[in-house]
Amino acid sequence: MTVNTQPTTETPDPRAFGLPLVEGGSLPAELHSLVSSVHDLIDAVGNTRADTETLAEAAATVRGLTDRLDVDRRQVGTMVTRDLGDGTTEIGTITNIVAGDTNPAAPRLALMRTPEGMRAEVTLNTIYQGPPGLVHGGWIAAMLDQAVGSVSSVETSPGLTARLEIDYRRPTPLFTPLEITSWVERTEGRKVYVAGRIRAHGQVTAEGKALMIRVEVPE
Ligand SMILES: CCCCCCCC(=O)SCCNC(=O)CCNC(=O)[C@H](O)C(C)(C)COP(=O)(O)OP(=O)(O)OC[C@H]1O[C@@H](n2cnc3c(N)ncnc32)[C@H](O)[C@@H]1OP(=O)(O)O
Repeated sequence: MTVNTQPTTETPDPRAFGLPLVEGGSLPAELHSLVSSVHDLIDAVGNTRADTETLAEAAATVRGLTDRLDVDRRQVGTMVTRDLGDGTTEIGTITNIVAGDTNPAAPRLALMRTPEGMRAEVTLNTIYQGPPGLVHGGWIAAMLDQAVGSVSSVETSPGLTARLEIDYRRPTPLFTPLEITSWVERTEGRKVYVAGRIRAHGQVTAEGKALMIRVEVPE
């Protein structure tokens, strides 16, 4: 079992580095609803066989919506707090491609803290398809990268992935609840050795090991 050695309060405040910080709880329900609707839209677009008239009309509608929304953009690097379910929070980029609250292309992996490390459940649709009916290997790596990066950040301090190794044990199916877990194996100074696993129907489909290098924060 991994022992939580450091509280998240030691995470540097991104505002000290000129990055805006948004409280996750302050994001309006209307934004969550829009993100969710666009997530469904991406899946619908990817799979539609609608006639050309409908396609042209949809493209014009979406273009109009894009113009309407694209008037006031967040700063690149905007960070958001996320509740980890045990009274602690983590901070990540708001459009993180795996876990970002406002990223409609993200599966919005909601990792929660456990006594062993972190855990999430997610079910992926065809947006994430590689081989027929299966999750793309790059997405498997991305989800494991997020899971190990997150546990390293929360249990030690934020860092970057220096090395990531994935073993694909079995095909990872779409439309199936996937359990993703991650934990810290050991730390050596700035080096944090982490690992993670994806299971479908209780069977391991992929395993990852990574080396995270903790970011040095200037005094
Ligand atoms: C909550 C948020 C979760 C986010 C999860 C998502 C995580 C990500 O996607 S991060 C993005 C992808 N990663 C990157 O872009 C990182 C790019 N790489 C870099 O910036 C640098 O190489 C970096 C920061 C990792 C290390 O550079 P630097 O700080 O100069 O450290 P450096 O001195 O080279 O290495 C430190 C130690 O790690 C070792 N090390 C570095 N890279 C490797 C490697 N690939 N393999 C093995 N060992 C390595 C070094 O040998 C050194 O060991 P020792 O201290 O024993 O001599």
